[in-house]
Amino acid sequence: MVKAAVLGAAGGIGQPLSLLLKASPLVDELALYDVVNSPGVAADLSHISSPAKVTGYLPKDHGLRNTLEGADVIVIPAGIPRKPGMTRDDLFKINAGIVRDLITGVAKYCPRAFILIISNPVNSTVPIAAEILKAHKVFDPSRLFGVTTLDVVRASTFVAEITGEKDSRNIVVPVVGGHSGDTIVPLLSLAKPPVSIPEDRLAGLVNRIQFGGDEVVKAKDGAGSATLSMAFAGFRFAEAKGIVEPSYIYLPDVPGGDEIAKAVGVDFFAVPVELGPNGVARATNPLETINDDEKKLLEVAIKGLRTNIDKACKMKISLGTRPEVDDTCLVGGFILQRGKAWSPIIGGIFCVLCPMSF
Ligand SMILES: NC(=O)c1ccc[n+]([C@@H]2O[C@H](COP(=O)([O-])OP(=O)(O)OC[C@H]3O[C@@H](n4cnc5c(N)ncnc54)[C@H](O)[C@@H]3O)[C@@H](O)[C@H]2O)c1
Ligand SMILES: O=C(O)C[C@H](O)C(=O)O
Repeated sequence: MVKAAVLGAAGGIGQPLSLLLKASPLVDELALYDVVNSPGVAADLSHISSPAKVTGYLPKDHGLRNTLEGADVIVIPAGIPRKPGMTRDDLFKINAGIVRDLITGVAKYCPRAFILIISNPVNSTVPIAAEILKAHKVFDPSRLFGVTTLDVVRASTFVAEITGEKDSRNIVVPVVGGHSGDTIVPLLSLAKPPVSIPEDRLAGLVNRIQFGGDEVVKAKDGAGSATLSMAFAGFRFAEAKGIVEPSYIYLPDVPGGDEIAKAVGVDFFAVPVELGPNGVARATNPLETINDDEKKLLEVAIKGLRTNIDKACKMKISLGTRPEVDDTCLVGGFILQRGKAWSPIIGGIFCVLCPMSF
């Protein structure tokens, strides 16, 4: 029996992601949580003729606890998206608090679940999650993932547009680093099968992969950021077998990770990860054979990542952790969380579900 939970299930990503999970034969139970409309989304999905039993919860009546108890996989796309002119880092102030509070719930109610964080800025929200889990003494780095799959999907798509490959799924480009602008490092030299990009198009291609999110934000013109492609990224994972996919993880304590962490000088970093029934089976190191241009991209990425990770750790200290997260209210369109004590979520979901079904 596999229970999946989506936190932020009524949103632009949450809804298509929940649809894909409901359609997946790997899911037996699907719990949807949001501060608005999750019972409605659950009722809608529950009419689909697939086996998964769907429930929807709001914060009232211990909704978060009911969502999380017994969950094996938690996908978190809760939080605000960008508008034109914003960076992902501009989302930090609001989304850091949302992720912190939801992860506090995960730590209390389902500490052994796989946690897939989509909420931006991923470079910072994942370290925040790790800190919260550590504070509750339940941190398992092989079970916490920042979802960077969309970068991998974009890399395949954009490369195929140049090479003329009809089916972009046939092109696999490892994308490492983080998930924002120049912290995203596509390793085109390691594409499988090898690809030949004309010299005069290379810089433009790298830039498009790094800033693909901005392309969608601009086109949506104030109505949010990528949602459907994010859900597609998860679905592609669902169909993958023998999974090795990049994900943003805490490296030092996973097999193969310590050496990479030492080489890059940051603890959180996206690398191709072998996934097994217990999460990260091995972090693989593609950096030894990269070319000089990619080494330069990597240097820039590491600088940016260091700033994002440091900010997350400092913010955690000033925000602190909250033991109770069920009591939530909506104020002025933003979410304010109200607790008993202020002591201080398609892309990747399936990559965790698949190995669980082995
Ligand atoms: N990792 C990636 O590749 C990637 C890709 C696209 C978007 N994103 C990020 O995903 C997040 C969501 O994007 P979206 O387009 O779905 O936004 P959205 O505004 O459409 O949906 C977000 C949902 O989260 C809910 N929410 C807010 N606070 C909550 C809380 N405390 N508990 C539960 N639910 C809560 C909202 O009610 C809303 O339904 C954004 O931060 C966006 O930047 C990440
Ligand atoms: O660009 C964004 O803000 C959303 C997401 O991170 C993306 O890469 O599309």
